[in-house]
Amino acid sequence: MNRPISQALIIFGASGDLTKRKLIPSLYKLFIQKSLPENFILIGASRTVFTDEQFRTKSTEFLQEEDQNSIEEFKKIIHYQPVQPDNIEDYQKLKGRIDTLCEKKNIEKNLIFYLSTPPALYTIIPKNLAEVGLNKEEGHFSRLIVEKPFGTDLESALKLNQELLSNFEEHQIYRIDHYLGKETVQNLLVLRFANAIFEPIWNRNFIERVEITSAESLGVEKRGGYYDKSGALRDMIQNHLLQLVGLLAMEPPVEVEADAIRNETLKVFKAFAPFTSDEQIKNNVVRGQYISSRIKNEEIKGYRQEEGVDENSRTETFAAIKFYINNWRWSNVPFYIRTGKKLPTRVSEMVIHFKNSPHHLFSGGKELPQINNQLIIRIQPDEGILMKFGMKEPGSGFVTKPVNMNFHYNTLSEKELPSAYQRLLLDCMIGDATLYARGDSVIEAWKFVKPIQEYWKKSDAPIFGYPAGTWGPHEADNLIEGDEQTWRYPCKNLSNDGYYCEL
Ligand SMILES: NC(=O)C1=CN([C@@H]2O[C@H](COP(=O)(O)OP(=O)(O)OC[C@H]3O[C@@H](n4cnc5c(N)ncnc54)[C@H](OP(=O)(O)O)[C@@H]3O)[C@@H](O)[C@H]2O)C=CC1
Ligand SMILES: O=C1O[C@H](COP(=O)(O)O)[C@@H](O)[C@H](O)[C@H]1O
Repeated sequence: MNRPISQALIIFGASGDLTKRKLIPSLYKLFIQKSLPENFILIGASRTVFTDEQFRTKSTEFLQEEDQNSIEEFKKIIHYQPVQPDNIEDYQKLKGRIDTLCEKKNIEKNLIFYLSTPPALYTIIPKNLAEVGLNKEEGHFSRLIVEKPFGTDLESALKLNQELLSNFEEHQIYRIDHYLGKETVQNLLVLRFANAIFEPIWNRNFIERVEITSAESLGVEKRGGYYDKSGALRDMIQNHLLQLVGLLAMEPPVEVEADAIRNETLKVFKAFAPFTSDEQIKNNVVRGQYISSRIKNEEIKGYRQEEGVDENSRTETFAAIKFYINNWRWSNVPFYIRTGKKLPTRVSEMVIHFKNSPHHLFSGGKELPQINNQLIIRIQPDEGILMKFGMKEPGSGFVTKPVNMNFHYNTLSEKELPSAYQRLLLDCMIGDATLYARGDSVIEAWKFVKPIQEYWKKSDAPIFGYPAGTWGPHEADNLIEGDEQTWRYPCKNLSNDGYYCEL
């Protein structure tokens, strides 16, 4: 692949956690793979005063394990400029610094500004960049990457969108959703649209239900303060999980191009059947919060005992939703999505449950459970695709048994899978917004979760406790229609699927 053209990346919030843990390590990987532009600089910007050298040392702390010579080379592209977000003079100085460095290092003035700050600064920084003319440069590009969360509800997201659009144009704005940068998520497009066998059965005639799980074994760790104001619905569902639904359910795009794909996912969001009453929400949406438990003789804290969390908190650490997509392809196919913290393992996967065969040929007249074909797209860990189907057990008669056809992504290539941030940073550098969320789809996703947010504010809206290390409240199991049906529990299939239970 060609390297991106010459440019500078300016990271606001550069002294923070995301820069150190995700952005710098991803840029380093791109650097050693020679994927960064040949003429490239990185400028860190935040309030703390650092010299270039101090910032180089601090920001590369996470790279200790890596080759020291490469790190020294990498450090040469790193610079730092202190900026108070609300001080316009600091933006003039930043502009001057960009000019000087670009001239000295022969860098084209193509600029990417990465907002890795607390969200309260997502409007003031772009406004001040525009004020000093850094939002456009004749003959060059100026792009803005906006981190999550994109608003906290429909109204704040609309406002943020409007404010961003008054300083930058939509094509300049890259709203990051790191789930879209995950390899297996992108592979979903290839699976669906490069293989002629799937598309004919990818609809209500053959699919009984769709299930998407994103489970985490970790709790809120050091982010209790942030998480307690957010909860699973905002933190994971409104963005990551609904974006996955968009890719899984969309119509074939006419080409692999950002707007061609994002136009199709938008249509899916617009077709979500809205919740129109509290009763509907109560019956189709379950929220839970982990409570203390004992696992292998170890006492596990409950959510309300976590640092930064209100001791009477009603914030959900688990959420599961059953909903429908009102369009020709998906009419009457239930979609089930769930996510939670302190579940038994870390796994994200999409499960397509196909309908049973119309005639029970091998049941010998008995009422035997049918083989339910499943296609499982594993996003993480052990990225891959698993197909479950029925086979005959050896011996007399026709005794059927579910078996697996299991493809592991790591067998495809010797290459290490790029991290989501690596992929997304590089995409922005080449101007490809396909894997970034577009403003209109973010707004549609907020519209869908809005009635749930409002219902949960009511004091009688239920929240169920679940012991840390279990699969969430039992009430979530009751969402799935059909007596014999449950969510897929990867841990139960330890030997078949190779998942490891961490708790
Ligand atoms: N950390 C993570 O794993 C993830 C983070 N995100 C998102 O990325 C963004 C950055 O996250 P993270 O690095 O954790 O954030 P931090 O809280 O670490 O903040 C980043 C930097 O912003 C500056 N800052 C903090 N508060 C203020 C303030 N009130 N006014 C001006 N500057 C301030 C600080 O630098 P200084 O004091 O030097 O100005 C700080 O180092 C957030 O929006 C977060 O939601 C998204 C996914 C994961
Ligand atoms: O955006 C977020 O995602 C992480 C989970 O990401 P993953 O790539 O590890 O699956 C989640 O822990 C965090 O709360 C949320 O803000």
